[in-house]
Order: sequence, then structure tokens, then C-alpha cells
Amino acid sequence: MVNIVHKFGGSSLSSADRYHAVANIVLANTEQGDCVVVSASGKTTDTLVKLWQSYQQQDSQAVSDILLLIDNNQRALIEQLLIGQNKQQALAQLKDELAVLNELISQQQLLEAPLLAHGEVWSARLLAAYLNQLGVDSQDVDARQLFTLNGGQLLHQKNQQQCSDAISRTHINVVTGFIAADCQGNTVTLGRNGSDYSATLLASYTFAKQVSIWTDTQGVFSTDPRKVKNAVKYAKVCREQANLLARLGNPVLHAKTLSPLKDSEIKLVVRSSFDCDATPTEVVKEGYSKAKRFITTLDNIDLLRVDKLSSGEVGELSQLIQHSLHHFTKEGDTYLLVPGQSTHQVVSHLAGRANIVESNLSGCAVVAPTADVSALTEQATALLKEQSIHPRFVQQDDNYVLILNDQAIDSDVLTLLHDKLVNKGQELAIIVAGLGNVGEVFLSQLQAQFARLSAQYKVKVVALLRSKQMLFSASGLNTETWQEQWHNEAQSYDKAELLARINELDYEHKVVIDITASEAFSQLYPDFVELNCHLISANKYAGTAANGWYQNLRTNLAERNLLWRYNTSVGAGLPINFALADLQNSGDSINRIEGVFSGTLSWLCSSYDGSVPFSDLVLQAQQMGYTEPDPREDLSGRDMQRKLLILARDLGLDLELDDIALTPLMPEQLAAGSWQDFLANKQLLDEFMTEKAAQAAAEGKVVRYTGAITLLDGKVQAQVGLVNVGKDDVLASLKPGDNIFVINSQWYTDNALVIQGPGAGKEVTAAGVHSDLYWLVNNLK
Ligand SMILES: NC(=O)C1=CN([C@@H]2O[C@H](COP(=O)(O)OP(=O)(O)OC[C@H]3O[C@@H](n4cnc5c(N)ncnc54)[C@H](O)[C@@H]3O)[C@@H](O)[C@H]2O)C=CC1
Ligand SMILES: N[C@@H](CC=O)C(=O)O
Repeated sequence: MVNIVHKFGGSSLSSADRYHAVANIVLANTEQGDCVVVSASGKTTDTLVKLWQSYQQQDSQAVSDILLLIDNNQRALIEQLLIGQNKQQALAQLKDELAVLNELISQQQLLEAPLLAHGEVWSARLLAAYLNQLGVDSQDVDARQLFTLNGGQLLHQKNQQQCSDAISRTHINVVTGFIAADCQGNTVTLGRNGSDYSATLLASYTFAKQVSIWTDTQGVFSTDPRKVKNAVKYAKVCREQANLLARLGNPVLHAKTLSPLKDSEIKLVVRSSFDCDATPTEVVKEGYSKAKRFITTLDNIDLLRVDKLSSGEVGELSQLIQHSLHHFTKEGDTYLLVPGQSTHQVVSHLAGRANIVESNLSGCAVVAPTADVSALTEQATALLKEQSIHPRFVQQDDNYVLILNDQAIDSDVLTLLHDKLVNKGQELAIIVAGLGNVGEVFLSQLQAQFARLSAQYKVKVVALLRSKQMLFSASGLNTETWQEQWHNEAQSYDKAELLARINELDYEHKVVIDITASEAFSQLYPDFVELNCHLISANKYAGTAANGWYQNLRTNLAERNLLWRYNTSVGAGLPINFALADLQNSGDSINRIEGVFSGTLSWLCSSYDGSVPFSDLVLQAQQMGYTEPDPREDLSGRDMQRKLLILARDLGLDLELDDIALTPLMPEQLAAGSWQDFLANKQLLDEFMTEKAAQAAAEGKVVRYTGAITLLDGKVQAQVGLVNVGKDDVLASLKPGDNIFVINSQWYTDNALVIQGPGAGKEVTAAGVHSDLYWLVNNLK
């Protein structure tokens, strides 16, 4: 059994460099016994078609010019790719074949199909030879030995046997696309896009697990990405929709290509040979992917009304004109959509049964889930009318609406339609990790946010995670009753299972919202990015990880157009990240940020007057949900150090955590050991604070915990620690729990820009996470 059948089109093999790229893909993605189906390289088939036309017109000058061009192109490829004996042998073989062609031309015995077959034969032979030269055991296989047709019908049993005989289990089989043989052994072709069809046929005859169509687009998009910048690439499309799209103008897959896969388990993926890392589109069986929204455009279309048209006849006509055809019934009449250039052929084939109802129409089709079609029909016709495009013919069916008119849909109108009809229907899956102080409030606030978020996308919470258990529902959880569901259905999970479940999610966008305080969870971010998840973090660990790891994460996010928001990791709900980004985007340069960046330390220092032991206040702060799970993360200054590093990196500085000097607000002995150990020795903390407060009081001052980063003459200085401030200092009268950010910049020199307000607390922090989510939803592409 073959594992995978790969198929490379002409553009993937258009130059020696492209052959190198294809060979690398083969090396990385194939096993012995796999098949690689190839088209003719670059424009070779077009050139061979021109040769055939010139031959028929008896234009001998054109014939010899074209032969020379073919000779030059093929030679150049051989010379750039092969060496030594291999090269000599390939050049000699090419010379012989061109001599035979010349001979056939001069004897007026040239035939079209065997002439066109040369393109694929040359590609297969060259790629196999090149792979052998690279040390990969490969053989080229002429598909005329594999596929036999009788009167245009494939002989399935015979073909299955021929494939089993000719496909080697110990080599990579490089197979010619597009061509087959009739029962007499004459060459026949499989028509336009025949190589894709060859690949799916071969997969069905060899019981392959997968067909990979490597092409010059990255997969199946919601609309033509060359015309609409924010066209969405879908990770999964079901076969029924792919088939409908093929008939309604989407050129990525043709109905014929999909036909051999009907009723099989074979997986079909469409991926880019120019960008192998891009996530492919998987075309899956019904029920394995939800229906999506698409818009296709059609040009130069004739609408025919046909008497008694059977589906079998539509297949024959498609074969005749080498184009996927769409037909439908409206008010008892059967209609056929035909490309203008083929109307004559179709009308004469139907011998008096076809009338042209409308000719030279353009338009669009919106393919969508059944439940959406009526509303989309109304919206689409209204939008087109606003653009002065008046529909001449509208056909609404269960899963699409076709709107035909006189004017072509240009890319501006298509972009408008796409924004209003496709983008609005997209879904965002939310994975919430961390259901502690902030996480629970986030979920309770979410209910009120749904309407606002849904103005852009359909938003669903699909997973809730605690450190050991998760609740996962791909179709969405009820966020009002999640506690009860958690109680009954939450299950233990591991990393592999979590990633596998996220990978299976069939949503246009996914976001992981990290409201844990877990370093281990933050280390999964690269895996989430790999699975095309956006990120929102209240957790500070990723933002303060080693700089190399952090920069890598940022690069990977950018490469995939993924967003990362972490507004609450500094200043809870205060808009500090927005302010810094805004200043920098407006051309300002920031040279100092100082202040108090810890809600816990602000509350502790401002509340402490000696009447209550300091350690009791720490426990109160913990109770109020201000502290980190282990409050020593706050007392050590580490939490504030992390916040300063996040700010520094937002200013574009490549700092590490330890580049920020730190003095803790607790004695060193308390740092080690468990939280219980800390509690057992808490009087050490009380003594420490009593002493610090007494020293400050002796100077007429109070104790505060502050941080600052200064950029001066290209040098950076950053520290967090204890300071004694005068009683009339703004920091002395800071409200307990408030943070303050004092920003000095080129524009805010004498009078600093000050942002002040609660820097911790579950409500404000959860609201800050919502602010990030709302921003994200409005900035998704
Ligand atoms: N509490 C506050 O005022 C603020 C908190 N933050 C940050 O928000 C995050 C959450 O804070 P809190 O809710 O106060 O903490 P918390 O300790 O109350 O809740 C953390 C939750 O994360 C879960 N968790 C831990 N490890 C996990 C893992 N590996 N996978 C999934 N879940 C895991 C825990 O089970 C717990 O439900 C922290 O990173 C904190 O620094 C940020 C700004 C303010
Ligand atoms: N423990 C932190 C919570 C917010 O990041 C703080 O007190 O500031």
C-alpha cells in the first residue's frame, strides 16, 4: 500500500531552483513506495499546444522555432540539475525524442495526445534522475502503464492491477500526470487539471492514505486571495463544499479531482510548494468539518435552459469541454452554467435541447452553511445594488446563492462582499486556562461581552483548563453553567491531549487566554502558535522568559499573522501597554518610566502603620486576590522586576530579567522553603518591616517599593527596590493597591505623562483581559 501520493503542478517545477525545492519536499515528506505525480514543467504544455496548432496550420517556421525553444528549455533544466553520465544520457534521450518528433512532423504523422504527453514524461524522468543523483532510490513511471480507458471510461479493475504491478515498494515512484492509454495502447489525456485527477486516481487504486496537492497557493481560501487581501485560508473544507466551489468558479480543486475519493477514507490536502511551513487545507469527508462561507466570482458565463438533463449527461459535458459544470432546477426548468467559450460545443452536443437564456454574464456565488443562505442572499443583493450592480438572475439553493449580472465583480466590490458576508460569519474559539481569582471573574464578565464581541465574530469558549483537569467541547461550552458542567464532566489531561484537541478545532481563529500563574503553561506557547492560536496573557512568564526564546516566539507569531496581547501582565487593567505603543507609534521616544508597579506592594506599604503585623497584611492581600499564588513572588520584588522587563521589551530593549537590579521586601531566609515554612517564620518578615519603617520614620519618611528604567545616551539602567519617600511625595499618598506609571519622553519632558489606578484585583484584571480580547477580535485578519 502506498502511503502518500504527492502531486506537483507545472509552476512547482518551472525552473531548476523549483526542482531543487521539490526534491527537498520529497526528501522530507516521502517514504519508500510513495508516489510523486508531476505535471509538465512551467509553460511546457502551452508550448506543446502551440506546436500542435502550428503543425496543423502547416506553419513550418513556427514549428521549428517552437521545437528549438523546447529543446533549449529542456536542455537547460537537464544541464542545471544532472551531472556526469546521468546528464549525458538525459541529453541523448532528449535529442532522440526531438528527432522522432521532427520525423513525425515531416511525415505528417504527428498526433496530438502523444505530443502533449512529452511534457509530463520529461518532468517525471528528470525528477527521478535528480532524486537518484541525490541518493534517493527513485523510478519514473509512465502513467500509460497504469491507467487504461475504454471509450473514455476508466477500467478500474485492470488499472488497480496495473498500479499494483508497476508501483515499486522500494523506490519513490515519480509518475507522469495528465496521461493515460486506451485499450489499444494509444495515448489519451485526462484533460485540464488532469494531473490532480491522476493523483487522486492513483491514490484510490493503490489504497493510499493521503493525497497532497502541492501548488502555488497555500490552500483553499474564502475567496480569491489575489483580489481580497484578508481572504481567509481554511484549515478544513468538506468535500461537498469543495465540489460545489469547483463548479461555481473556484479554481483550486476541480470536481473531477475529487471524484475518485468519493466514499473513501483518503485524506486530501492542498499545500504550497513555495511555503512548505504554511498550514495546508485539508479536504475532508462530510461531517468532519463544519460548512464554511466562500465567495467565488464568475465571468463570461452563459445560462442555458435544457430539456431533460441528467446528471450523467452533465458529467459527459464536463468531460467534453474540460470544465466543471454546474446545473440546477428553478421553477421546474433545468439550467446549466456554461463558460462562454464552450457554449457552442455544449449547445450542439445537446442537439436542439438547449436554449441560451442569458449570455455573457458575470457575477458571484456565495457558498455557505444552509442556515445562513437566505440572510446572505438578501445582504448580497442589497450590497450589490448599493454598488449599482443590479442582479439579472438569482438562484438560491440549500447551500449557495448564485447572483448573475452584467458587470464583472472587481476586487473592491469583492472585498466589500467578503468583509460583510464572510468575515462576519467567522468563528473564534476561546481556550481559557486558569480559573482562579481572575479566571472565574473573567468568565462571569464574558456573558455580558458576548453581544459586543459577536458584532465581529461568533465567539465560543471551547475549553476551560485548570492545572490538572479540563473541560473541552469543540462546539462550545455554556459559560453561565460552566461550574456545574465542570463538576460533572471535567477530565484530567496531559499536554499531548490538550494540543491534539486544539488541533482538531475547526474554527477560523483560536485564542488561548492564559490566566494562570504557571511557568510550565507559558512554555506551551510555541506549541499553541504552531497550532495557529492567538495568545492573551495575564501570566507574566512568557513575557519575561530568556530573550532568545521570547524573540523566537515573537517571530513565529509574526510569521503566522498571529496576535499576542498581554495588557494585564503589567498594571492589571491600566492601559499602560496601549499608552506605550501609542506614544512610540506616534514618533515619541521614551527615556524613563518610574513608579509603583505592584498592586500587592502598593497596598502593603500604604496600609502598613505598625498597628497590624506586616505578615497579617500579606495574608489579607492574598485573600483579596492581589498577590501571586505564592505571595513571596511579590515580596521578593520578582513580580515587579518581571513587569519592568515586560515594559523594557515593549520599548524594544533586549534585556534579561537579571539585568534589572532588585532588592527584596523580605528577609532572604524566607525565600527558600514552602509557604508553610514561610508562615512558621513570619515574625522574621514582621521584624524586617518594623526595622525598615523605623529607619524611614527617623528620616521623616515612609517606605515604598518602586521601580524605574532609564535610557540615557544608549545606556539602560533598571532597578526595583525599597525607597524611603517624604510624606508629601505623591508616592506617600498613593491609595492602597494603586499603581502609578510616570513616563518621561521626548514630548513629556517637564510634565511627565502619569497613569495611575488600581494595579491588582480580580475585577479590574479580568476586565483588562476582556479589553485584550475585544482588541484582538477587532484586529483579527
Ligand atoms: N490577581 C491579580 O490582581 C492579577 C493577576 N495577574 C496575573 O493573572 C494570573 C492569574 O492570577 P490569579 O487569578 O490571581 O491566580 P490564581 O492562583 O487565583 O489562579 C491561577 C489558576 O491557574 C490554574 N493553573 C495553574 N497552573 C495551570 C496550568 N498549568 N494549566 C492550567 N491552569 C493552571 C490554577 O489551577 C488556578 O485556577 C497570574 O499570572 C497573575 O500574575 C495579573 C494582573 C493582576
Ligand atoms: N501580584 C500582582 C498581581 C498583578 O500583576 C500585583 O500585586 O501587582
